[in-house]
Amino acid sequence: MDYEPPLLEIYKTLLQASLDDDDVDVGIHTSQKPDWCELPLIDLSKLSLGHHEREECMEEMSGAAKTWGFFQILNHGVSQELLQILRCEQLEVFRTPFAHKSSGNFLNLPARSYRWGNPSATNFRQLPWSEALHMFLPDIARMDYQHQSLRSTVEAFASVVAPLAESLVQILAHKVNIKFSYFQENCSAKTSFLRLNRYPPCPFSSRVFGLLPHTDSCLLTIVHQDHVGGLQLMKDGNWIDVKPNPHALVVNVGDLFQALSNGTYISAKHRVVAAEKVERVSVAYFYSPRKDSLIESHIMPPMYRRFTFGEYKEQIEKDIKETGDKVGLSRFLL
Ligand SMILES: O=C(O)CCC(=O)C(=O)O
Ligand SMILES: [Fe+2]
Repeated sequence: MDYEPPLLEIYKTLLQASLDDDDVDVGIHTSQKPDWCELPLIDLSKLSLGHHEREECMEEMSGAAKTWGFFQILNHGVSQELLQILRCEQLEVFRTPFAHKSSGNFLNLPARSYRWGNPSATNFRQLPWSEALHMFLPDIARMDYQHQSLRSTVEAFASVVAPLAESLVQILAHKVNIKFSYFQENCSAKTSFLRLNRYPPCPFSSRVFGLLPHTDSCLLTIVHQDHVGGLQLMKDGNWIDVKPNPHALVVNVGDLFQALSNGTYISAKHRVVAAEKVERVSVAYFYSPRKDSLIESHIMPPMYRRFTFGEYKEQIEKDIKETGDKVGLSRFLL
């Protein structure tokens, strides 16, 4: 299969180099959780009903952002048909030979749009069993003509998900007294990006992750995962499965919204567990500000020192290089 990235080879090399006991199962798979752990499922159609329903829906959203950092939404405006077509397009584009995908200008997108594994992994447990295509929204239009149907599908998805993210942010901001004008001034179609993820079947699914535990470095993320499942989030110290719901989109708070809300909203850790026999795809939209945007909470006393998004990204890169870990917001605690 010439389209698979050489994850197996890298895994073997890292395994040989590793001093760890290679037979240790790192406890990636958690047992089934009881029903009360179900992630909040919020019906956005309530927003266009009466005042009471609208208020209730907004309250559910901010409640979930405070206690989970995650929630699912229904009646979000992205059609089932579009999500299905996108899944097929995604599967197809990742079937391109690896040599071509990794050539540097795949699809006529900027270099580093196609990513796989982890170039700085020193241990097989730091090797995410996945590949991805990152696209800033204006780059979608650059996609070459051979991939016209992928381009129009991704464009259609972006055109619905971008205003959806804005309206969710508007509600969450309102609930913690952050002016929506902040987001209007600092975020645009040029600053947010999409990621198409693919997780190949993984013969070592108890030892490596599809995607390593992380928090998102943006303001807000909207994800659609397919029927395979594997997304897990951290709640009160436990990993909880986000059961796939074909009708729902998953929304999570990013680091920057945690900082802006002075820790009221939680940027929860999450990860993807790899599946042994089947491939999985997901699409994520990261609502992000400009690099020079100032991230500062007006809630007193502030937990974090003010910083720019650019500064945050630089710090993350530095920490990853030096410690192998993103570290993230705790670096900016006062
Ligand atoms: O694949 C998923 O379900 C989650 C993806 C994710 O967390 C990310 O791309 O940051
Ligand atoms: Fe994520």
